Amino acid sequence: MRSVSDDFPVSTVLGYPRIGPDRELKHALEAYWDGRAGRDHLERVGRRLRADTWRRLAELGLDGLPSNTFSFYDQVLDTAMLVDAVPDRYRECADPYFAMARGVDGVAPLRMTKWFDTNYHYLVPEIGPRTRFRAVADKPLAEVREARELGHETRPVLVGPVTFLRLAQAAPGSPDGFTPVDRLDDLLDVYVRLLSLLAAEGVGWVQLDEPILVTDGGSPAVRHAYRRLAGHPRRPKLLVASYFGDIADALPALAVTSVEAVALDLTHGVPEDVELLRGRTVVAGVVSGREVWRTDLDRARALMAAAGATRVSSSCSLLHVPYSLRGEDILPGRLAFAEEKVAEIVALAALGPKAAPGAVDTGGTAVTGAGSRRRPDTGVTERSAYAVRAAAQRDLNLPTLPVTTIGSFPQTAEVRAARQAFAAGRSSREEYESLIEREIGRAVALQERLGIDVLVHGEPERNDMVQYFAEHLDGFAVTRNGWVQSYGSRCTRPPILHGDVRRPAPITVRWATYAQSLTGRPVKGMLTGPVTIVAWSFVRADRPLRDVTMQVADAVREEVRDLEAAGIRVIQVDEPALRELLPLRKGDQDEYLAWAVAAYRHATGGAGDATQIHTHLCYSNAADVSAAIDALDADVTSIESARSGTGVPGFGRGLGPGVYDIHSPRIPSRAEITARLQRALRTIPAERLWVNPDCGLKTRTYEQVEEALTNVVAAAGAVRASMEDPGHR
Ligand SMILES: CN1c2c(nc(N)[nH]c2=O)NC[C@@H]1CNc1ccc(C(=O)N[C@@H](CCC(=O)N[C@@H](CCC(=O)N[C@@H](CCC(=O)O)C(=O)O)C(=O)O)C(=O)O)cc1
Ligand SMILES: N[C@@H](CCS)C(=O)O
Ligand SMILES: [Zn+2]
Repeated sequence: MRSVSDDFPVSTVLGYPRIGPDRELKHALEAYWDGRAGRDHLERVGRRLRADTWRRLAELGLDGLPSNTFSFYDQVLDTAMLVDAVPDRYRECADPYFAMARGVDGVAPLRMTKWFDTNYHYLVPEIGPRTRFRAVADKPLAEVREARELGHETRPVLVGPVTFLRLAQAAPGSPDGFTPVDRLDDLLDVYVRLLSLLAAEGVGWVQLDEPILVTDGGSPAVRHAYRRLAGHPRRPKLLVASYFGDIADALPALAVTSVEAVALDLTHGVPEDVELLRGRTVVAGVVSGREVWRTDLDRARALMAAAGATRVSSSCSLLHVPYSLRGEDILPGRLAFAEEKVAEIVALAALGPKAAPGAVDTGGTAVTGAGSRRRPDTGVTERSAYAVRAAAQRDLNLPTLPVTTIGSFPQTAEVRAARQAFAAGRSSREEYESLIEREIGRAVALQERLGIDVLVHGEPERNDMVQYFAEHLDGFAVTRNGWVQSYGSRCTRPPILHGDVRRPAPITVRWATYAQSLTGRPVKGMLTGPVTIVAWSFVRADRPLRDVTMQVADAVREEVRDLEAAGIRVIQVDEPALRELLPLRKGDQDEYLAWAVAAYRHATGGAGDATQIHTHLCYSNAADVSAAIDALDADVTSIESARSGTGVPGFGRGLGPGVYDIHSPRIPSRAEITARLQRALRTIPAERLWVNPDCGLKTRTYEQVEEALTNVVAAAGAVRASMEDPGHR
C-alpha cells in the first residue's frame, strides 16, 4: 500500500460552475447554434471562462485547481468523446459533439436524463458490444496546457469508467442481456492509455469522478477497475471522488486498491469504516455543493477530524450552486454560493480538523437559522374511484386519442424583455399584463387553429415553472443572478425556501380564466407540484423535507380548489422531479415515495370528481417509479418517451407517452409520430391513450411548434381513422 501523498493540495473543489457569472457560455452557445457567431467566438468565450475561473480560484486562496471541469455542453458527453464512444449515426455530421447533444436534421440526439438526484441533465452514452473505444485525450490535455500557460498547475477531472458505463445505455441493436458494464475491461484499456498520456504531460494528480459509488451494487466493478488503473506504472496519482451520498460498501472495495486519495462526501456523514482508508489521503467534502447555506465551520472541522482528513473540498462539484452572492441582498449572513464556499474551504484548510467534544452529528452541515411555527397538514383527502371520476368527466366531450400539450408555449424574446422591463420599473403592470394576455391569446388561437383538444394558456407569465410559484408564496426568496446550469445552455435560478410556506393569494387563476374565456374548448389549469417545487429549490435544512413538502402541498391544494371554483375543468399538476428526489440507495426509496405520493395526493385531493386531474413527468426513467406514478392517482399522466424510446407502463388511467422530443430543434414527421402512437396502442387501450409532446414547448420557436404540432394532430387523426377503418392500418 502507498503512504499518504502529502503533495495533495490542502484545499480544492471537485468542480466549478462553467456557464459564466453572467451566463456568457449560454449566450455564446446560442449565438453559435443560431448562426449569429462562428465557432471561433465560442472557443474564445470558453477560453476566457476557463482562465477567469482558474484566476478567481487562485485569488481566493485555493491551492488545488481542477481542470477539464469546463464543458461546452455536458461532462458525460465529453467523456463519450474522450473514449470515442460516438455512435456511427453522428460520425458524418458536421459537428458530431453538438449533433449528439441536440440532434440535427434526420438524426435524433442522445437521450438526456438527470444526473443522479440533481436538476442537472447529462446525455446518455450508447455503448454496444462493438463500440470501439479509443483514447482521444485532446480536451483534458489542452486544458492542462492552457492553465499552465496562465501559470496554474491543475488536476484534470475525468468521469470515472464505472460511473460512465453504469450511466450509459445499451446501444440500439445490442443483444438481449448485454449491459454497457460488460465492456469495462475494454474501457479500462483506454483509461490506462489516457492516464499515461496525462502522466507524459507531467500531470501529478488526476481526479476520477465516481458518484456511482453512492448507489447500490457497484463494488465489484469498482474494485476491479481501480485495481487495474492504480496497478499501472505510468500514471499520475489518482483521486477517486465519491459524492452525493454515503460511500458505504464501496469504501472497502476502494480500500483494497492502491489509489492514493479518496474524496468523501461528508455532508452525508462519516463512513463507519473510514479507518480502512488509513495510509492514503482522505479529501473531506465538508462544504456542501448542493445547498446554499453557510457552512458551520466547527461541525465541518469535527467531520474532518472524524474522517482523519487534513484536505478540504466541496462535497461535489460546485456546478449545482450559483457563482456568487455579489449583487444579491437576500437572507443576509445565511448564504454561501460557489465563491463564498471556496472561501470557506480555504478557511477550513487553514484551521484544520478539530475533534468535537461529543459525537459528531452526521447530519447536514447547514446553518439555516429560521425556526418553524407551523405543523404541516398531512391529511389526505381521497378522491372517488377512477371509474366514478371518469364518468363525471364525460361531459368534457373529448374525442378518442385527445391531443394536448404540456403547458408552456414558446417564451419569446419579447415576453422575456417585457418581464425584465417590468421588474426594472421601466414599464407598468398594465403594459406587462396586457402583453401576457396577448401572448395567451396567440397560444389559444394557434391551438384552436391546429385542432388541439385540451388547450393550455401557454405559461407566458412564468419565468420558470418553480421560480414563478416561489415568487408568489411566502417563505421563499429569489435571487437576481443565481443561475445554475440545467442542461446545455439552459439555466434556472433555484429559489431559496427558508421559512414556512404560505399562499397569500391565488396565483394562476386570472391567467387560466382569461384563457378559458377565449375558447369553448377546455383549458388546463397549470400548476407545479409540491415535490418538484422543493426539488428545484434550495430548501431549509432545519425541518424534514417531508414536512416542508407538505406545507407546499397545502399551498398547491388551495390553488387547485380556487381554479376549480373559477370553472377550470382540467387541472395539471406537474411532478417532473418525482423521480429526481428518489434516494440513491434502494433501502431509502419506499419511505420517500410514500410521503412524495402523499404530498401530491394532498395537493390534488381537494378536486371534485368532475375535475380532470393531469400530471406530467419528464427527464427521467418513469419505469423506475411507475408504481408511485400510478399511486398519484391522476386521471391522466403524460410522461417522456420520445427521446428515451423506453416502453411506457400500462396504467389503469389516461396516459400520454410523449410523441415529440421538444428538447431538440428537430421536427418529428407525421409518419414517425404515427408509428409511436401505433406502438403505444400495443400497451394502452385507445380509450385511455392521450397524444402530447414530451414536455413543455417554452424552449422552441413558434415556427417549430406550429410545424411539429401540425404533424402531431395529423398523426392522431390518422391513427383515429385507422382505428375506425382497420383496412387502412
Ligand atoms: C422543465 N425543466 C425545468 C427544470 N427546473 C426548473 N427550475 N424549471 C424547469 O422548467 N428542470 C428540468 C427541466 C429543465 N429544463 C429547462 C428548460 C428550459 C430552461 C430555460 O429556458 N431557462 C431559461 C431561463 C428562464 C428564466 O428564468 N427566464 C427569466 C429571465 C429571462 C432572461 O434570461 N432575461 C435576459 C434578458 C431578457 C431578454 O431580453 O431576453 C437576461 O437576463 O439576459 C424570465 O423569463 O424572466 C434560460 O434561458 O436558460 C431551463 C430548464
Ligand atoms: N408545464 C411545464 C412542465 C415542464 S416539466 C411546461 O410545459 O413547461
Ligand atoms: Zn416536462
